[in-house]
Amino acid sequence: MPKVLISDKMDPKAAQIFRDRGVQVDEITGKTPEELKAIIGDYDGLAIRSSTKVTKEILDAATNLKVIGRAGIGVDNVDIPYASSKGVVVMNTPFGNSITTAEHAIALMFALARQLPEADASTQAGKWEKNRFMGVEVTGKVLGLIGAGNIGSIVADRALGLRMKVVAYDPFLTPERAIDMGVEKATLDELLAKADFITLHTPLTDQTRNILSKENLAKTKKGVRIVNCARGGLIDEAALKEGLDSGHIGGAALDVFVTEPAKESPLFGTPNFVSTPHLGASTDEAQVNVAIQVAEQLSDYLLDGGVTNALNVPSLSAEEAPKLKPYMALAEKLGSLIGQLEGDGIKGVAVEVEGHAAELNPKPITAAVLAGLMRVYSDTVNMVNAPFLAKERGLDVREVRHDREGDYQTLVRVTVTTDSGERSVAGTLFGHAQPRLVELFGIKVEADLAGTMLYIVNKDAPGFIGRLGSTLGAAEVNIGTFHLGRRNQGGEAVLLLSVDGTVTEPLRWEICNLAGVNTVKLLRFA
Ligand SMILES: NC(=O)c1ccc[n+]([C@@H]2O[C@H](COP(=O)([O-])OP(=O)(O)OC[C@H]3O[C@@H](n4cnc5c(N)ncnc54)[C@H](O)[C@@H]3O)[C@@H](O)[C@H]2O)c1
Ligand SMILES: O=C(O)[C@H](O)COP(=O)(O)O
Repeated sequence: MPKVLISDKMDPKAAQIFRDRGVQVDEITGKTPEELKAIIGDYDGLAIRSSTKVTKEILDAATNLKVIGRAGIGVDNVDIPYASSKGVVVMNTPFGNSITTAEHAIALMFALARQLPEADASTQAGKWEKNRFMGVEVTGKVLGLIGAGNIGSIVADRALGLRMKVVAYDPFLTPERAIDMGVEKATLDELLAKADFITLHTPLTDQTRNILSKENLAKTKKGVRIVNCARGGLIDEAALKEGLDSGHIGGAALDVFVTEPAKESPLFGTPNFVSTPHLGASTDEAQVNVAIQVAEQLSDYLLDGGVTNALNVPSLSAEEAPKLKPYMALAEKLGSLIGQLEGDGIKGVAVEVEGHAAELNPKPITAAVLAGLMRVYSDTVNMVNAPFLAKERGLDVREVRHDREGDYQTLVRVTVTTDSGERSVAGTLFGHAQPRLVELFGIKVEADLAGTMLYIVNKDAPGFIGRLGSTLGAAEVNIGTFHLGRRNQGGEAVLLLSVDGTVTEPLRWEICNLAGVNTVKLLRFA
């Protein structure tokens, strides 16, 4: 039974779903990195929010970890490249808290427009300062939206409902989508010059870090009010403080900070500054949504291999997964065969599919080929890290889907390019489930690739099989299965034998020295 750790506070529905689906679950929250390191090795899955930092050190200690599920959107607390290199899938729940976060941005915009927190504090202090708090209407004002993705587009929709005009800066926003959303697409400078309110909804990346820098803040309209419910680091906090103090910035509301938890900040206490402790996603509804989604996604992956909302592997629905499973087994065996036979010299890999295989998502099949092939270099390769390792090694990987009728109802062919040319192997599924090799380097040969096998290339000649059988028999090596193919009579022949005993190096040499033998290799399959 797979085991999952929930390491951040999460709605109880997550644990309930894990239990109902047959996944063992522990909820241990608030651990220090050292404490987490000490226990993470026991778990196959990790469910987190934003508090747990999944660093290289944690991943190194997570020797059984297969999947990390973020109950929420931002995954900047996970070292995704390192998780990928370790073969760990990283998933998030990209839509479960978007409405809630958009509503928080709108709430903060109103808090700034009407100075609600300060008015509340003053009233409850018994001051009744009716003349001190003069707000502004949002109707007719320009809202500058930086980032028009899931949350940004919901904010735009709500702002349009409030009769605001929305100007959006997002390099990935197409003119058509801008028209659909009812917003005006703008450059950042245009937005800065026009906006009465600015709201940020981008991830924190090298491009967005300090997108509201001192220089950009200086380009804003005097009195601009700024809301950040996305990520700390999008605004230069020191420059924001200066802008508020000078009065150029009319107000700022931050839900997120460069350093979190933000227990102190020069911004605290500044007039017209409003803050919340990263509450964007904190509603009953959003927390139930993300808890259910993360638990379902992790369970699907750990129990059936279904991949949803993964950030480092192609998606694979729980319905697709069982159909693809035998193909992935076939693809991995073909990759392993050609990797073991061609070794280090591989420069490119082409994965061709035809028949039923061509109707399936090709990405998992390619990833499985690469996993089989790359396992020659490292035992820790799996479908998650294989594509990354292949890229790192500079392998040219191609996928080809054929829309033609072949000899088989379904076929996967793997062709590798080396300095000496191209070599390919092909396989099919027997009874829709059983992987079977059908072609090896242009020779028709049918074989199950399993256990320890001997690959022998020899000259097709009478008596050879007898001599080989005697040699193996004398060494007490039993032949399990025997598969033979040849290019033509008297030409090159290929033998694939599964063997029960141990083929020692001297025995392999003895076979090499049999008359007519060209190549003898020992192969191992899972
Ligand atoms: N405060 C919270 O509790 C809370 C809750 C949920 C999400 N978030 C954060 O909100 C942010 C947005 O989430 P989302 O679901 O809308 O993400 P999303 O991926 O749907 O949208 C992000 C948008 O930013 C745009 N973008 C990327 N680089 C840009 C750049 N250089 N300039 C302008 N736009 C750029 C993208 O094109 C995309 O449209 C994320 O950082 C997420 O972590 C915060
Ligand atoms: O990216 C997110 O989903 C938000 O930052 C929410 O974070 P939280 O789950 O820690 O509230």
